[in-house]
Amino acid sequence: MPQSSESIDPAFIDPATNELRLALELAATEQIDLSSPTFATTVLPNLLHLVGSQVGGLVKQHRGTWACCPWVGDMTDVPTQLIGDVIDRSHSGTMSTQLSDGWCITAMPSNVQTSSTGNQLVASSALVVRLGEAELGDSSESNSRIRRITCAAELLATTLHRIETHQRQQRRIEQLSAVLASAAKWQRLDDDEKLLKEIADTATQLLRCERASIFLWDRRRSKLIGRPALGIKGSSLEVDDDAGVVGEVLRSGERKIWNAGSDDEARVNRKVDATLDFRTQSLVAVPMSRGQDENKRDELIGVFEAINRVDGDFDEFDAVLLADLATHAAVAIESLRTRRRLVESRDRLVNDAASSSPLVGNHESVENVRRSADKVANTDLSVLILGKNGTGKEVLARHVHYESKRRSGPFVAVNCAALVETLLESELFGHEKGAFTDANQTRVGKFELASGGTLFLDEVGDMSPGGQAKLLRVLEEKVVVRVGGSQPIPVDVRVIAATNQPLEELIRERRFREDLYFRLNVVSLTLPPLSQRGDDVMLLANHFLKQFCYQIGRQVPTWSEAAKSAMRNHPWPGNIRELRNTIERICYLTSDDIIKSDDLSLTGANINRDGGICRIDMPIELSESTKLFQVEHIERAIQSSGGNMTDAASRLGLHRSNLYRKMRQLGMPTSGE
Ligand SMILES: Nc1ncnc2c1ncn2[C@@H]1O[C@H](COP(=O)(O)OP(=O)(O)OP(=O)(O)O)[C@@H](O)[C@H]1O
Repeated sequence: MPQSSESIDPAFIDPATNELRLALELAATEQIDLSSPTFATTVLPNLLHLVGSQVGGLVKQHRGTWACCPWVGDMTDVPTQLIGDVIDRSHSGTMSTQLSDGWCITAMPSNVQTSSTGNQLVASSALVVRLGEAELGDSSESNSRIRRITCAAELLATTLHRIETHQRQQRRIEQLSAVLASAAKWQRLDDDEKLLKEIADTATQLLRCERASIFLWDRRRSKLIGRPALGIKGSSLEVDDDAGVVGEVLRSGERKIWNAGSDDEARVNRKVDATLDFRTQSLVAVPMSRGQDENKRDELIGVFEAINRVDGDFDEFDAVLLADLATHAAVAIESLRTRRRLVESRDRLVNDAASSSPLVGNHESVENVRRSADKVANTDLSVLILGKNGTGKEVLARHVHYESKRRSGPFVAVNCAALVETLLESELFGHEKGAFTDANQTRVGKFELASGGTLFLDEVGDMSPGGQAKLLRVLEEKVVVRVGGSQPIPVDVRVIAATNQPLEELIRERRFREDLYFRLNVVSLTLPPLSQRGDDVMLLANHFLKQFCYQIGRQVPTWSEAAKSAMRNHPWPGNIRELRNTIERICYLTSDDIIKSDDLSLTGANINRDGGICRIDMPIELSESTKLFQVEHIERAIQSSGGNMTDAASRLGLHRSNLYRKMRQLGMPTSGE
């Protein structure tokens, strides 16, 4: 039974259309899109042939004009006005075909647009086919041909749409990988200018445009500052934060696209073009946000803009890509700012720490030591500091640290004499949880703590033989293994050791390992006793005087001549520590504007020394008086052994480590611990 051709899909019954369908399937499989030469040389001629023509092609809108591309045959008399009408009609929802002067024009639905009535396919191009004059006369033949052309246009549109979708997905994948690779690179940059330039260059490449620029928002001045300042040498590009498309983005927080010819000219800020001698043809701009504030609002830091797409207009696809870049760019800019703030505050802290323990002294012997210390500071050579107790070995070690490239790393001091052998290993190398009875937590050792910085091993001559062997191994292998652990942990530490003991003598007596001595003593610095530093006594005294008076908020007193002379003549067996303690007592226990020689002999609250006998003023509780007596007794023992703790301990009939424990119990300072 004959059927009306209106109700049957012509593609189903028409072998030529089926042939066309197959040809387009093939084109889709092989990804032959409009830009492919194969499309112009094979697919299009084949398509025209199947609809009985040799002239025709696709006509597209391009920047307000019509472009025939690709096209086969003669282009004269292409009815561009009519093509525009057909495409415009299809915008209003009616897909249409129109005949005129021997041409058949069919709008090709291509992209999806969202309207108030829902999604609809809209056309931005048309299939234009030249018909023979003779055939146009026969209306039934002409109708079936027109149906075939319409069907070809639809099939072609679907195929191109598929190819385009596939290509867009492909491009999106490539772009996202490129965005991620760039973002990783941005995170490593630590220079503002370089980072912003790199971000702009990446956007230029990925969006195939002439320029890209980041406008950072200066809220206070209501300005946007263009970085990099497009073509402006030595100055910056500033625009009002409500001007042009960039201003629109800031106000709305949404991405915006502007293309010359199809969008309102008044939206563009042509003043910037005039300043830069540049012509903006197309533009896409997106907000840059550092994240959301507590009210879940985006905190805008600026706008990212790309200008003049090289091959056509910007579309939503470009806007999405730029928004991706903007997200990563905002993170990179913010994290660089945060890193810079952290580095600045770290540097401030390091400078404060460095200036809190200056190496005071102008005496030639001190100058020599300072010169040598400065010379070795920037090497990683091991340094051994020699000198009597209280001569400033730790101060010198800190000086070397703060003069070295490790100054922003940690400075960790360990008093080896205060550690009994069983504790030494865990203290220096750390321990794992459960390594021994009291090991309730994993503990990081001093070597790990000092990684990237300096480890100061004070009183190294007092280290036990077992401790010496373990220390030597770590110094040689540069790895530590925590007690109870098995994992070697690499450590990057510069070791500075100090002792008041004659190490060479200890080596002869087999109390100190020679190999460890050579490891530690790559460079040795010897600090002279205070009694050999001439005028440095008063220099140091005045330094401490200012320091303590500042701390307690008192006016700095002056010296009486008698007091000065007593200071200069005193032998200072306890060296600079003794001097410091003396000045501390003066500051706390006197109130006169002038320091008299009598003031120098003050020793402590409630205690008066009287020919070596302690007299404790009443009233005071028995337990307190016992404590004060012990403090005084230990102080005297240390002083009379010239600060040598081992000696002081034996005078008191104690083991050295017990002496330290007792001192801690009494609240006495245990230097360098
Ligand atoms: N050159 C110096 N300038 C300023 N202060 C100093 C100087 N030398 C030492 N001091 C101060 O003297 C005290 C003792 O210094 P330090 O602890 O460095 O001496 P040490 O030789 O390491 O002592 P010990 O042998 O007992 O460990 C500290 O309070 C320190 O600040």
